Amino acid sequence: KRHKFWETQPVGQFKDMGDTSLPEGPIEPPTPLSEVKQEPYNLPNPYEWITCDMDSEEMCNEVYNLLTNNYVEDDENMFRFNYSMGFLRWALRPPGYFRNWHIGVRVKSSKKLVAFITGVPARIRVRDTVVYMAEINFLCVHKKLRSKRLAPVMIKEVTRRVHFENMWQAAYTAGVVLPTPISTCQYWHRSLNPKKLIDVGFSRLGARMTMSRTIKLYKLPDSTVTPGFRKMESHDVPAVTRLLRNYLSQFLVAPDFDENDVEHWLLPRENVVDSYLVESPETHEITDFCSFYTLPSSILGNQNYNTLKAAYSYYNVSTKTPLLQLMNDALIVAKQNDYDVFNALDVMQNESFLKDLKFGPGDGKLHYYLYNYRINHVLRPSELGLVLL
Ligand SMILES: CCCCCCCCCCCCCC(=O)CSCCNC(=O)CCNC(=O)[C@H](O)C(C)(C)COP(=O)(O)OP(=O)(O)OC[C@H]1O[C@@H](n2cnc3c(N)ncnc32)[C@H](O)[C@@H]1OP(=O)(O)O
Ligand SMILES: CCOC(=O)c1cnc2ccc(OC)cc2c1SCCC#N
Repeated sequence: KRHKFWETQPVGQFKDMGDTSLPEGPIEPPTPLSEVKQEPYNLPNPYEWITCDMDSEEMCNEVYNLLTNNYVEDDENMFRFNYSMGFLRWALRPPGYFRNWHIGVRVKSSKKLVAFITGVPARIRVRDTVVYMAEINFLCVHKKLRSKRLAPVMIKEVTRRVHFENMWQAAYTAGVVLPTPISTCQYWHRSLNPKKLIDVGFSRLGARMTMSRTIKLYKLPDSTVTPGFRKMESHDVPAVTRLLRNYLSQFLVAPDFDENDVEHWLLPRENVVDSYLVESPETHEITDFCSFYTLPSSILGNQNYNTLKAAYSYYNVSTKTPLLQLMNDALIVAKQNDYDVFNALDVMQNESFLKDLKFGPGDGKLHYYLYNYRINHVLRPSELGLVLL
C-alpha cells in the first residue's frame, strides 16, 4: 500500500522492517530552532488555522461538537466516541501543556470549525531512556472534507509547533495500520449491562442462552470485597506515585510519571477518571491501585438508546491484592455507577484477568506508534505500559 505522506516522515518504514542494523533511537536529529519553519503550513484557500482555547466555553463546545459528529466510529458504524467537554479539558491540559498545540481549522467565511488535531507534552521512557514526547490525539476532519489530503497538513502543522518547543518525538495510537506500529493491541469488553449490549446489536444471545441466564452470567456483587478499598484522594498522590513508578518500570515503553503528573492524570474527576486504592487496614500502607476513565459513545441508529456508558481500564497496580480481585472490585464500582461496559486493552498484565473476569475479545485492534524514534523489535502488548486516551 502506497503511503505517499507517511513515506516522507521519520517513522519506521515497512521496507526497513527486520533490518536490525538500523540503530534504535531518534531517526532524524533535531533541527536548529532557527531553522524550524516560522510560519504555519498553507491550507486550501477557504480555510484558516485557529488555536483552540479549551478554557473558552464556546471554543471547547465547538471542539466537542466537531468530535461528537465526526470523530472515530467502529467498523460497523454502531458507535462513535463521544468525549465530554470535561474529559477534553482534562486530556488537553496536563502539566506543561501548550495552548497552541490545540490546533483547529475553520472556514474563513463562516468561522465553522472543520478539523482538529492536538498534542500534549509527556515524558515517555523507552527502555532506559526517558524521552520528551508529544502525545498526539483527536485528529479529526469533518466528514464532508474527507479524502482531500487535509490530514497530512494537520500532522505537519502540529509537528512544526512541537519542533518549536524543541521536542522531536511523538507517541500516538490509531485503529488504522500506518508505517510502522511498535505494538498492536486488542480491545476486550466486559458486559455490565448485557441486555443493552444485545439490544444495540453489539452482543448476541449465546446459543442455548436465555436473556435471564445471560444477565445472571454477568451479575456482580453489590459491593466491593477488598478490605481497605477506597477512592484515591489528594493526600495519596506521593504513595500512588511511588507505587506506579515502581510498577511501570517493568515495561519497555511507559510514562515517566512524577507527582504532578499523577495528581493530574489520576486524581478522581467526576465522569472523567476514577481511581481507587487499597489502604491496608493494619499498616495503612497503600498496596494496590486501579483506575478507569469514562468515555461514552453515541449509539448510531438504535431506537431505544442514544448513549453507551463505557469505562476504560487505565493504570492498575497490584502488590498485595490479587490483580483478579482488584479488577473485579473495579467492575463492581463501574456497575454501581451504571456503566454499560468495562473495556480494557491487553496491555501490561491485563491478559492475566481478562478471561477469568468474563471479558470478551473485541474485533478492533489498537496500533501504537512512535514518531522519529526507532524500536527494532515489535513489542508484545505485555511489554507496553502506556495507555493513551
Ligand atoms: C515531533 C512531533 C510529531 C507530531 C506528529 C506525530 C504523528 C501524528 C499522526 C496523527 C496521529 C493521530 C492520532 C489520533 O488522533 C487517534 S486515531 C483517530 C484518528 N481520527 C479519526 O479516525 C476520526 C475520523 N476520521 C477522520 O477524521 C479522518 O479520516 C482522518 C482525519 C483520520 C484522516 O483524514 P482523511 O480525510 O480520511 O484522509 P486525508 O486527509 O485524505 O489524508 C490521508 C492520509 O492520512 C493518513 N491517515 C489516515 N488516518 C490517519 C490517522 N488516524 N493517523 C495518522 N494518519 C492517518 C492516511 O494514511 C493518508 O496518508 P498516506 O497516503 O501516507 O497513507
Ligand atoms: C461495547 C464495546 O465496544 C465499545 O465499548 C466501543 C464503544 N465505542 C466505540 C467508538 C468507536 C470505535 O472505533 C474503533 C470503537 C468503539 C467501541 S469498541 C473499541 C473501543 C473499545 N473498547
